[in-house]
Amino acid sequence: MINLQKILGKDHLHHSKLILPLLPLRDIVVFPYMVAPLFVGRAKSVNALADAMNNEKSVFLSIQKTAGIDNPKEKDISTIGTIGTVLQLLRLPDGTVKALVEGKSRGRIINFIKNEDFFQVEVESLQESEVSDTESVALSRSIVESFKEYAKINKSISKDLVQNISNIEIPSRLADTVSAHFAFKIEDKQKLLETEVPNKRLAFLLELIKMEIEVFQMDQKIKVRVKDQMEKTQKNYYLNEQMRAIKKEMGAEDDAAEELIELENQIKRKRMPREAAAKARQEFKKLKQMTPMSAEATVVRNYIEWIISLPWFDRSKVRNNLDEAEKILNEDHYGLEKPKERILEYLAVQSLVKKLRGPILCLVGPPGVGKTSIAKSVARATGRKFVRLSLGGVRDEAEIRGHRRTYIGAMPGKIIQSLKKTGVNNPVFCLDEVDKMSMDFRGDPSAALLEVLDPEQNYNFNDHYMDLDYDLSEILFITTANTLPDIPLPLQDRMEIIRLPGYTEYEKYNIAKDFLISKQIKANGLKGKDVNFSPNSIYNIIRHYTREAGVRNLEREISSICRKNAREYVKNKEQTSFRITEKSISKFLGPPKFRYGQVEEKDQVGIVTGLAWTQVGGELLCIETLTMPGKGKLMITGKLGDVMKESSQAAFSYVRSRTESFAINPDFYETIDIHIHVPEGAIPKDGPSAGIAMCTSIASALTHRPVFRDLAMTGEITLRGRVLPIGGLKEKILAAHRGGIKKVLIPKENEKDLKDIPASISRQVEIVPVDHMDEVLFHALHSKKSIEINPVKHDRDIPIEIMSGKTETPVHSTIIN
Ligand SMILES: Nc1ncnc2c1ncn2[C@@H]1O[C@H](COP(=O)(O)OP(=O)(O)OP(=O)(O)O)[C@@H](O)[C@H]1O
Repeated sequence: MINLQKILGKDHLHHSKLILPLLPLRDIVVFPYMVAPLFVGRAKSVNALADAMNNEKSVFLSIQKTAGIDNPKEKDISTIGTIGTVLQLLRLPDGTVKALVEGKSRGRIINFIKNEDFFQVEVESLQESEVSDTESVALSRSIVESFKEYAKINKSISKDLVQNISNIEIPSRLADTVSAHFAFKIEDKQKLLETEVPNKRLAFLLELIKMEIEVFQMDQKIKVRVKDQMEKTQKNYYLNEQMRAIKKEMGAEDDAAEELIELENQIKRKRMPREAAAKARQEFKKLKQMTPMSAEATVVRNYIEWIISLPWFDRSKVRNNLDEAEKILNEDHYGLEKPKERILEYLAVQSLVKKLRGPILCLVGPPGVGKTSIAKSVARATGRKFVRLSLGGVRDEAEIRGHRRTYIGAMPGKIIQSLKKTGVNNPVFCLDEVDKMSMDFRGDPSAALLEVLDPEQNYNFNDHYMDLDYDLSEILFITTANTLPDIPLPLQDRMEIIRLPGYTEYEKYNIAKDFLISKQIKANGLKGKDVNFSPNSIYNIIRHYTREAGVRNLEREISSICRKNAREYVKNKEQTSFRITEKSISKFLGPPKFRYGQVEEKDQVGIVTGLAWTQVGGELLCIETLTMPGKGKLMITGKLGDVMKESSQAAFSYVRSRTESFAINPDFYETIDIHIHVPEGAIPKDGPSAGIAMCTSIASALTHRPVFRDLAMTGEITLRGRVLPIGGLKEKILAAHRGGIKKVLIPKENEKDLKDIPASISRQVEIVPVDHMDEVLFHALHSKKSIEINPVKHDRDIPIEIMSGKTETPVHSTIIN
């Protein structure tokens, strides 16, 4: 054997050859200057160590290319390895050996020597120069710095080691020593060993260290995070357990658990769409993991309860018997032929096509004409349940569609709430007062309503709170409104409008006789008693105690009479018969509230009765004109809108242009002022349809020819005196009839609307279609001048309360054209 001392000493032979026993390593690379304990079990390896002990303790340490092979061949051993010395050998009781080896220098196998007992190789020692250049110095410094940095974060590295490493001056040696202290991958370590050029080795090492630092840092971060998480979960678990223990002591545990079981059963039992069921189960799973009393659990529980309480598939059996439906509609309501007819058509189509994707019905009319109650009747006629939602004043989209569940106190919208209340998915859903919705920064409720009412979309209505599609297409929607123009156009577009224009006196009488009286008798506990309203008493109430298009006040007055009789009865049980006569009405209801009959006591100069259309039906509108000495000023008062003012100016211009034919002094406007006033000055009025009335009033004032008191008129006027058509004719004529007017002038073009006027009215009121202002004046004015030349004198005689008490509530009185 060659003297190893000689090689490892400072001899400058770079490539000396040695024969050494080989110890194949599985999972460790031993670097020069590194001391490592090895556990050796394989017989050949043990023998190799034994041989080493006999021969200056030298051994060649090289790694197997594949760790798993037990009996490696030559090809399985890496050629580059480390020549080392065995420092210590310890035989363990199980026959294996623990050896402490120290690396000395690199070596390369040049030959495998045949030996049956152990591996033996011929090795050339690769000595390295200890000289350092600038590059290696720089790299060495970086490595020391990086090592220090690593030591800072990895507390297992001792300060002494850091010190030792900083003291190493020879770059190649530094590389080997540092390499030994890192847990690099085995392939990287072997590569470090195999890199013979020191600078290259240093560079590669530096790269590996940097990477290691990064990985280590990341590793630390993850560990901290996991630890935090673990601590939190453990804390929660601990607290929950504690809470449970406390509750158990107090006996609440069982209740909560029972509630959960009940809820789960409900989810299982409830018939609902797959999507809803999945959501309910998923939320239930969450709920189970929550502390039962927590706020969060309440939110989740509420949501689940909403899901299971909705009528997803529950429905009432719909009756499609048209005769039966007609009977019920007639049973509940007098008259209303057109709406009833339309409703029956609607039901007929529905029975044929099963699912009606047709337009929604919209009943438009003044208050108290039975819009809501006819919708209720439809429900009864078809065997559906009835639900009503008033949209008056709704200004927030969320009221229709709900708030998202993320908001505190969130709830589903009113549609879903109402459905839960009815418990079926096919009720008659009455949306009242669609014209009273408003819009503000919280969104536009009418847009949400569009989705509800559109048959193309409403089969998957998505409430924000539920966040599940709900099928609204089984519902029969009926909407109601007082005025058409106030309904947003896109909504109008989706609905079929049915007008309920208001009742005639005769209709009101019949409604009272056949419906309202019996209803109120029952409501006031007088059923079975003999209560009798004479026909004249009913007319008396209608004429002197109500002035309305519908019958709500009439019903209220009847109710008031019944109430008073009930009181009588309670006082004096003997009395069972109550006769209500025309005379006794004032006993119950006080003095008459309204004057019925002639609007004027005598024909007057400058006073004309016009006809207006308002939200509560038609109205009489008094127009007064006075002339006085002045300079041709035209004054217009009575809170008139721009359109109405302009209309009065047009009327004035027309009169001026016709001074000759009216036999008025053509220069009248230079010497007199004209004042047009429309009383009830506090109520805003607008619209062009009072044009001919104002013109007649001016003409009458200027010619001093009185106007017939029992005549009313409506129509727009052009500068040349043509009479243009107006709207709301039926309401206006009903109002004229109510007011005791005998003759009404209407625009010729409105003749086509006369078919809507009940015969009972047209028999009592003469309706005269007119085309031109000349005709109007012909019908309206006396042919002779009034002898009372200056009407101002009579100012005090004019009954100013001509319209007084006309409407008990100051309504927006809009004249439309
Ligand atoms: N044609 C009729 N036959 C029998 N009763 C009627 C008739 N019209 C109205 N009524 C009765 O008048 C009352 C008022 O009707 P309802 O509440 O339906 O009015 P409405 O048109 O919906 O009013 P609003 O626009 O103010 O909601 C109800 O009690 C109703 O039964």
